[in-house]
Amino acid sequence: MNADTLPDTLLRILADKEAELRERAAATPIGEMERRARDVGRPRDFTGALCDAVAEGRIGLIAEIKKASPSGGLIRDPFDPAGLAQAYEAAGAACLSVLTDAPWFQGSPADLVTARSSCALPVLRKDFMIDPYQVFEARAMGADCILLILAALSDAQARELEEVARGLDMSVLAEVHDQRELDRALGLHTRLIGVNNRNLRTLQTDLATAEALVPQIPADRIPVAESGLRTPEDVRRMAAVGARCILVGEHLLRQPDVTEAARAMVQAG
Ligand SMILES: O=P(O)(O)OC[C@@H](O)[C@@H](O)c1c[nH]c2ccccc12
Repeated sequence: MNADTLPDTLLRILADKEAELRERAAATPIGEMERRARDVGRPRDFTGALCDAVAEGRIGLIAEIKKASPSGGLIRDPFDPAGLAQAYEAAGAACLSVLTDAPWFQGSPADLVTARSSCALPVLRKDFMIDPYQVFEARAMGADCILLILAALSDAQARELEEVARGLDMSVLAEVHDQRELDRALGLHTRLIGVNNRNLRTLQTDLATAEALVPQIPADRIPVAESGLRTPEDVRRMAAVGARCILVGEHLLRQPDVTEAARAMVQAG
């Protein structure tokens, strides 16, 4: 990627990721991490769970578990990944997304392990993937899907990371912000194309981003509208342009009754 054109926050996050990666790989070499990834059992079907929800006429909700974020500050305290996983499952969410990044989102691999073992839902490791090591690490901690942020990756990197995930039978969510990134994402195998409504430079969300890009996604792919969704009306706006799968975090996490809030979104479509 051309570092000159990357938004500042993303650049700083990626620099921290490089350092974290070096540290982790020194503690557990990649060969050992790959062995753990292959030993952990079969992943849950993340893409299938979204397809099933949509086929049954529901919204395919990927419900997010995160304690904090650069744009939202501290979002939920006390933070209980097991309780949240169960609340989301009870609400009819199709999948979970769990932040594992520590410096910027106060997440950890332990949050993913705890959340996944507390429910039967497939889980996305929400982190900044730049190296195959992290894909093995994701599977070893139980993740069923990884996120590829096209803005942070070259085409060669994205292809390499996708190949590793496919070799482990994991799903891949390719995330885009504009037409150029969408065109690049369509060069990948994955059917899951996430359109992030959050502008990486301003950190503001605008549902118009998904409204413009989702109609450009071919019918053999599965569009996922990400970020900034707060109301059932927002969900209907996304469904109206063709995104019946959504990724929602902050709004749900700020509610006292998480199950009730998540159910309202699942049933909005
Ligand atoms: O909390 P929100 O606005 O509902 O957004 C959820 C999710 O889309 C957001 O957390 C996200 C989308 N892409 C990311 C990449 C990295 C970290 C976080 C994200």
